[in-house]
Amino acid sequence: MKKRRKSGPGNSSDFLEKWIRAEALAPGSNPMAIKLPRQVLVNPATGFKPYAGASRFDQLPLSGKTLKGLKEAKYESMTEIQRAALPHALAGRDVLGAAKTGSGKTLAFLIPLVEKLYRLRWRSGHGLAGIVISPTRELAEQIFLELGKVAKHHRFLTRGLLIGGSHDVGLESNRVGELCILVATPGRLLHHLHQTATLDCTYLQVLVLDEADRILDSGFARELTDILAALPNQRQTLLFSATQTRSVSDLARLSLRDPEYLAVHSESAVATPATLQQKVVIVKLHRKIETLWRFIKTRLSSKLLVFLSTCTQVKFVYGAFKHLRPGVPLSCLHGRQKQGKRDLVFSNFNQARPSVLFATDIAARGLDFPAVDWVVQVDCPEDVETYIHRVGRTARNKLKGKSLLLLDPSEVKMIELLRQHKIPIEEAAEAAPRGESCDLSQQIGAWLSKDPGLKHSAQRAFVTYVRSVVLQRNKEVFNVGKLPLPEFAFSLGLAIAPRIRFLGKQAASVKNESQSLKNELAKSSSSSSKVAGEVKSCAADEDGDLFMRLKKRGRDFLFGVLEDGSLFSSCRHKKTKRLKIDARSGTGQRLVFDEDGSSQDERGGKELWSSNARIAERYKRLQQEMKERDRQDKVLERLRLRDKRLKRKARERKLDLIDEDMSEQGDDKPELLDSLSLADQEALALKLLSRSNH
Ligand SMILES: Nc1ncnc2c1ncn2[C@@H]1O[C@H](COP(=O)(O)OP(=O)(O)OP(=O)(O)O)[C@@H](O)[C@H]1O
Repeated sequence: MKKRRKSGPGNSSDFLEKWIRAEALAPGSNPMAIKLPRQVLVNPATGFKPYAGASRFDQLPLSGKTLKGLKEAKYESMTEIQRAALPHALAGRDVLGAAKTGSGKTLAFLIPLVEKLYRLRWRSGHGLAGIVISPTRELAEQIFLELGKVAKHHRFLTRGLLIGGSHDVGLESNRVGELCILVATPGRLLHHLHQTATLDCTYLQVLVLDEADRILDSGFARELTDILAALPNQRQTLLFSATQTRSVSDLARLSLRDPEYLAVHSESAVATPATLQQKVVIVKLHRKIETLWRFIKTRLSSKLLVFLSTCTQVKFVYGAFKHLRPGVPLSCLHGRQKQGKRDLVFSNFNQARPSVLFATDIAARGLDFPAVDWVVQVDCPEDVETYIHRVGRTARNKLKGKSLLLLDPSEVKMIELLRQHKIPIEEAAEAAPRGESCDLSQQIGAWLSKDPGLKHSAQRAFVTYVRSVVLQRNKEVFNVGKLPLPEFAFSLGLAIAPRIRFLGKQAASVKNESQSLKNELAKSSSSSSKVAGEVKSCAADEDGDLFMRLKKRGRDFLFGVLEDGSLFSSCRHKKTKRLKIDARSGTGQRLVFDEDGSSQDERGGKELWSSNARIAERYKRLQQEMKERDRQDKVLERLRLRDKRLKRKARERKLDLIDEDMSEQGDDKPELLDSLSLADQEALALKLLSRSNH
């Protein structure tokens, strides 16, 4: 027969409660300043062992169930923030905890939450006792998983995850009233607070805000105010973040009671993990995509997390790079994806290696992706806090990691700001290849002409990026007027920058960009197609399509740009002759990154092209030539179809005019009718007939 395990005195809730009270350290004192011996002896004055200054979980007044869960998850020694926060939080005090990214803040709030409910003998049906709020769904899921480890053996502490997306709200509503602990995003929590009658928060014991500064900022202001209005003031509140708020108004909203401010790394000389190497490279906006591409290509065995500022940019760069096949698995994570997809990407990236994940700032905070080698910030972060959280996805829990920030020359002020905030960022060698063509934009342009979805995504990426810059608060760093927008559009494979209405003018109309575009086209044509020829003509037609003609050795090259911004190029041969391609000449400057993330011009270095590479390059170029011809046919077909469409529309307009005319003049036959062909007259008759039937 299975023996029932007796719960010893160290396991019982009463015993723990007495132990905590008897050995509670004075408010405001720092547990880190206390050194406990390895073998802690019972304090004769209290009859309990001191726990302030403990370095291992088993030295704390914790239940056997929690200790078992921690041991199974291989958590034995505490991190600094856990050593600092747990003695105060276990004693029931409000805590405002700040510690570097990846330093173990999650356990610093989950353990006191679970233990408090254990000591209160909380059960399902007693009402909701603990709420953990997280700013993003993925982070909420991660916290929920971590809670599962800590509370694994507390079978009475029922818990649930409330996040937007795929989960069934109706099903949640049926069950939410039975739960003791909820991990939630603000919006979904508020939904249930308003809509679910069985959700009773009257006896809430602990409220936790993870990434507290984010939840307290203006983005969640309305939700948080409404949530707080539904919760009792008598509760323990725990706030944690790597970049903590101390704003009096923020804290007043939360009705904190004598909170303990625990900033364990405030004395540290650097604000980011000591194991993190940080580089910044100044590269013009329109060279960023190419720089990123080359960076990825030279890091094919690494795990990379790449940040861009908008969903559409993430979608576009992911889509374009997927077509171009860098040779490493790619994925993307952004707020417009369905929750199921987001979950899949998140869990795949956790396991995948090598891998590249393109993401917006929804992945910037809290997510604990294992062993990310590089965090690359293609777009400048909106502020220093965002930078700290983004780079914090690597170099976690004392592991090594590297980060690379790409800044347009107009954004260099950011380096100063970062250094002022104790961020040791080193400037790497000049990265922008000067005055050279960007083959990549041509290749992307080729895909845009084949894939209308990708083209639309490129246009949206351009517009949303510009809008995000315009909306930035720090105008010293973000100045849309200084950005090379037409060139940026070109780097996305678009030949014409889409209209940006919110700038109050057509930022890159055909007229004002034709010169720079002409230069870009001339550059790209001379480098990639080996036509160092003269630009014969460059003209825009009334539809906004732009054409440029180049001539070299009897061959006509036509470059064109359709009104929607897509680019095409074609080559007409006057006489058939074998195509000779010199694989080595005319290639653009290549940017090579060494292990440290420094870059160097490949031409300045040793010869890297083996003969195999030359052959591969030759085939690639031949393939491109064939694709160009194919594209030319497609363009001609498109123009033909457009002509047909225009003619049809003109005819329909004519029919409508006659139709209106006839309704105004009664049965008198208008003169215009005489000019119609028999087929058109039949069409008109049918139209009138169908109307009279209605
Ligand atoms: N005591 C511990 N012993 C061993 N590993 C730990 C311990 N505490 C936390 N960890 C591990 O450290 C990693 C980072 O922890 P966590 O996600 O809590 O960091 P964080 O400080 O919340 O980071 P961020 O500021 O990015 O949100 C996790 O993988 C976690 O499992």
